[in-house]
Amino acid sequence: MTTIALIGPGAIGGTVAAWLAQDPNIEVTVCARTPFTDLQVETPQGLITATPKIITNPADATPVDWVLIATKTYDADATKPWLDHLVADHTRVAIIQNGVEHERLFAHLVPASRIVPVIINLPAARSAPGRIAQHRHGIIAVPAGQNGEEFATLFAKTEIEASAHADFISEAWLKLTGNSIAIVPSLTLRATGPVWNPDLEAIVRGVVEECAAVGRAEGATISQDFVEQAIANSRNMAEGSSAGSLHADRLAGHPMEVDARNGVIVRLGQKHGIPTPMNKVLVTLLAASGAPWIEKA
Ligand SMILES: NC(=O)C1=CN([C@@H]2O[C@H](COP(=O)(O)OP(=O)(O)OC[C@H]3O[C@@H](n4cnc5c(N)ncnc54)[C@H](OP(=O)(O)O)[C@@H]3O)[C@@H](O)[C@H]2O)C=CC1
Ligand SMILES: CC(C)(CO)C(=O)C(=O)O
Repeated sequence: MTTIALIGPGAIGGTVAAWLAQDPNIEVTVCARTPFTDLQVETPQGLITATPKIITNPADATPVDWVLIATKTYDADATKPWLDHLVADHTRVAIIQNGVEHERLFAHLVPASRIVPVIINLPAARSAPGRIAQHRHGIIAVPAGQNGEEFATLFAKTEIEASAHADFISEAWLKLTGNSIAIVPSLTLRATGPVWNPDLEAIVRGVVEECAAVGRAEGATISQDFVEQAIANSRNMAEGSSAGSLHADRLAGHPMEVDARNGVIVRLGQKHGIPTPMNKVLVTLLAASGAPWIEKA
């Protein structure tokens, strides 16, 4: 029996916990901030339900084989009380979050050799604690190597496609490049498609091209075709559609992961001497909009 503790059973964490709980060889414990009784996830394959052990007090947690963290990036430090009880010498910690700084955000909490950064492509939204809609087939990317490959095998009996990649840095930056555009509709509160014009395209292009340039400087392979497709996706964003979790958080009045998704482009751009004026301007304007703001990632 493999023991897993999932910290942060929101849209992503709840979906992952529910899928893993379908495997009789995996014992899932959910570490929640807000109590709830069970998981119900509407997936592309239909409704899945799970009744894992759900705890809200870190003192009730005991060491496990795997800790999976699916909080927002700005809640990284809030996981420490859980990690203090869940992590033993054999425990590995998978960080299922957007962005490219999984190791940096958790370096002071978990030994680097135990961390598995996880990139997940799985649009999901939570309507209430334990109640989630998974909008599309889930794909997970992790780094090649024993920890990554063993993490991927956890999903063998789920509908989530998990694989290890020798070029994980490109996987992470390709995701961030596609995600980077969401700051535009998050700022305007309008889908980009219906209001598309050359000036808006120039802004979107600036955001994406800056992200790709910084990603390439960080060692990622990002083709111009990928950049053009990301821009085309923004051009085709239909009225009323979602640009993903950053946009959803803005619409819901929740704090946003702006630093992990766009601020990081500015910070790492400075490291490489790459100008990132468009990301800088949009991050500044979003901060000035009065939306709930958390400075750190
Ligand atoms: N939603 C999506 O479509 C996608 C999201 N992602 C990424 O996945 C990550 C998670 O996002 P998402 O699932 O949407 O976020 P949610 O806000 O839906 O879920 C975050 C969860 O973490 C919980 N949490 C926060 N702090 C603690 C704590 N100290 N102890 C226990 N639980 C805690 C929250 O608790 P509470 O219930 O009390 O709020 C919430 O349940 C983000 O990095 C996001 O960018 C990646 C791909 C797609
Ligand atoms: C775009 C999406 C939904 C893809 O998984 C995403 O990563 C996010 O919005 O957080």
